Amino acid sequence: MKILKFGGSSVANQANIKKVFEIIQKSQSEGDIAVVFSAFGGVTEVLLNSAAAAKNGDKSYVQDIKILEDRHIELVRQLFPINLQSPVLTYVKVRFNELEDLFHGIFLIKECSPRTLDYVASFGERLSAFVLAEALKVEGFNSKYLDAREVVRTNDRFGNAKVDFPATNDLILDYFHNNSTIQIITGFIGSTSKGETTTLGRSGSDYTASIFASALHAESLEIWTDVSGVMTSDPRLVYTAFTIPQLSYSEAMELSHFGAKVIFPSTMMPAMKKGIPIYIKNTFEPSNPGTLINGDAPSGKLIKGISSMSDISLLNIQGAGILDVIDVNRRIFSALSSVNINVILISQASSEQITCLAIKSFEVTLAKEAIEKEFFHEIRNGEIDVVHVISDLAIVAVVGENMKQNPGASGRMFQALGRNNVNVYAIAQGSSELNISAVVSKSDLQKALNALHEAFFLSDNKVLHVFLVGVGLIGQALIKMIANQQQKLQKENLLDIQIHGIANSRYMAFNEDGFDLKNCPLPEAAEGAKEMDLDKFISQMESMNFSNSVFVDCTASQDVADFYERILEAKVAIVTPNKKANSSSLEKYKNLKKLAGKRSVKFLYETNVAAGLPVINTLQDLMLSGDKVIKIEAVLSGSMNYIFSELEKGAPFSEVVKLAKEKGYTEPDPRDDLSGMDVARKILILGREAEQDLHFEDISIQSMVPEDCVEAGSVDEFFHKLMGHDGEFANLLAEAAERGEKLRFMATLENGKAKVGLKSLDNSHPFSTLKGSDNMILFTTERYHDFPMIIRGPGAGADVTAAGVFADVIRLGNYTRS
Ligand SMILES: NC(=O)C1=CN([C@@H]2O[C@H](COP(=O)(O)OP(=O)(O)OC[C@H]3O[C@@H](n4cnc5c(N)ncnc54)[C@H](OP(=O)(O)O)[C@@H]3O)[C@@H](O)[C@H]2O)C=CC1
Ligand SMILES: N[C@@H](CC=O)C(=O)O
Repeated sequence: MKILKFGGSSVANQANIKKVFEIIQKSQSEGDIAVVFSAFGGVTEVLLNSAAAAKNGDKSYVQDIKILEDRHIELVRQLFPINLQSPVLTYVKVRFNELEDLFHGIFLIKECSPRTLDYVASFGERLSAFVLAEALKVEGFNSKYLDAREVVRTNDRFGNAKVDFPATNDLILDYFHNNSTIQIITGFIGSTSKGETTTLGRSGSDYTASIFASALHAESLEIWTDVSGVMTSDPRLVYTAFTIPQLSYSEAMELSHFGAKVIFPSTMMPAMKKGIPIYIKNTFEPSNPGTLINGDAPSGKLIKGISSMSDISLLNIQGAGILDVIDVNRRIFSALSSVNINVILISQASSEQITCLAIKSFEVTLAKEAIEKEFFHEIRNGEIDVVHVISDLAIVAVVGENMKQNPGASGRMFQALGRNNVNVYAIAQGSSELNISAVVSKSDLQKALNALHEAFFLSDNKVLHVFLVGVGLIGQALIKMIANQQQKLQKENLLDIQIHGIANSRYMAFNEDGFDLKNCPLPEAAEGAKEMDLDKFISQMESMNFSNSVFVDCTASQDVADFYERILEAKVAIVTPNKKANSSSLEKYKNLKKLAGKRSVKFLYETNVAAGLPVINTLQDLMLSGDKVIKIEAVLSGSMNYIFSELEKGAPFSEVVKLAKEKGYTEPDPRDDLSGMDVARKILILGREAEQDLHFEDISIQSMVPEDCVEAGSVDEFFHKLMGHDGEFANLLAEAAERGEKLRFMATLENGKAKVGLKSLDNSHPFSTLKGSDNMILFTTERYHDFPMIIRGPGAGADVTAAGVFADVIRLGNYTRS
């Protein structure tokens, strides 16, 4: 015998009921079955609300009950051929007449006792089970309606009645003896020995099914619902959650205690005591195996699931004199029990000076009052401080039998939370090692769940959540690159890069699920685009609160760089080609590095110097391995090298500068390049990376921007004015050529002093061979003393720069793997 139970959503309408009948058909062809039904979806709620309305003298119940009656009548019309409708319609009408009288009585006396309320609620299951039993007959099943009140015997604790198992088991066995029909049983209800109707509390229909499974020694119990089993975490908060194939009874109970709503712990008890396997299956996807709950805990992952509970408050009872107070914990618990408050989690320091309790937030005021009343004298004498409340919290719990005797679970849990900047307020783990719970801020709940889910289930698989400011040349090239590589990275590198925020100087837009990168809009064209406000952009990024968030700055803006401290403080990594932060004050440069270290978050800027060439990483490796930089000589500007090498072909200076801009080599304002400022920033950054305390003032800079061009109000005006100087630059070039030399814009750093400017170089000089946007960096160090280390290649342009930024982002994926 198998017991099948279908919840309200499974029988909410005719289409769903059709699916339920197909499942019953299949199960029945495999062996004996009995079926438990809940009320049609939403019916119990209407009944209870209507009773409350009637009690309050609100006549709206009349209309609501009429709608309910019409819904039942309509279902009968849909399920039965016209000639077979009459007896079923009569049953329905009689029940609603009774209900009408009942509600009228409640309305008149303005009273509705728990006993009456149970009777009212019972109509839901009585109607659904009767109609469905009759409808199954029409479909050719040998079905029979069973009002569970006949066999489920309970005490008279109305609303949450306790089952008298010996009596109930006898009655069920007796009823089923020699009964070959398919029993269609009302869930949720029972009756006292005096024949009063009772209900079995929360998830009562599951409980009914479990009671019958136990009494009949069923081979299995199937709970059919609208989800495919118990998930590894709440799928509304963790998009990567998946169905757990198998759980032990204890694991299922722990998970459901902390919020997995699929099954309610106490309903499992009768089946569990008999070792009956419970399947959680999806009515709307019957082929999905769902979750099997039984006595086994197969080995595999360290944990089975992560559940959570929000709207939690902590009550801290502490005080220097608490050790002298006798019987503290018993008194706390009896004070709370006297006001019916359930403690969800308790944590006590071994010093015994603090006891910390987690309870539902709506009960916190009452709980505080009860405890303060209990310890009135101790508080007055200063032995106990005033009870301290922390609100707006949530609990996350990792659950799994494999944690027993298996070190590492708590380490992995708290490492994942810490790495994602999730503060933990309290911790609890029982000696059963089945559950480790942590109390966190409610605003961190989603991030905490995702971080834990990734750490325990997807530790080979990482999601990086990118927020991109600056969608110009480099930003757009980066989006395209990520879009082209997204699938490959997911598949082969188990790295999923999603962009959730995009902005330029004018607009910003967000997408919780991540933008479709193949068709990623510009910020101004994105759905829900808003006027750009950096502070709000960062606040939104913080409030989306993803684990592994990355802020990518593809602007050249100082304003954006000024937010880096706040971003790192929020434990969001930064990747940027923008040189402004690292080339500002030495103090800021050092502080950013320190902050990143302190918050264990990465700040990566390989593209600050020579675009995608591996310059910064190489220099950092040299320094980490104990080398010392003696001298740096370099061509660090792709645009300047392009300009002076192209000039050799005879084109006018202003035209070549324009071409350099069109090719994407220059800064947004090319004067940043021509003035030597961009190169100065780069040599400054290299000096600092070489552990030299270099300031901007230590650099002598030769500018190539003619005086009148400095004043130009716009880039267009600058180009216009620059044409007037083409002759001067042609002369410079001709003079160098006469000497058999070439012009290159160079930077050198030696003895703590840097120089940036135009040099006329012998044709045999390595820099004279540079073409196009090439950069070349020569590091003379203690180890590379006789022959310098040389890095050479294109040092500007959209693709090489975006690729460098992309590589930093990918690097982050590797750093964040646990
Ligand atoms: N080009 C190259 O070869 C290399 C460039 N880099 C660096 O890359 C960065 C980007 O360069 P590039 O893409 O060429 O520049 P672009 O001018 O093409 O793009 C800059 C982007 O930043 C946006 N922006 C500017 N100020 C702000 C602000 N305050 N808030 C938000 N967004 C802002 C702009 O918005 P809007 O469109 O509204 O103005 C635009 O979207 C620069 O720091 C540059 O030095 C580094 C190495 C090589
Ligand atoms: N404008 C820069 C590009 C990157 O920093 C250059 O010309 O090298």
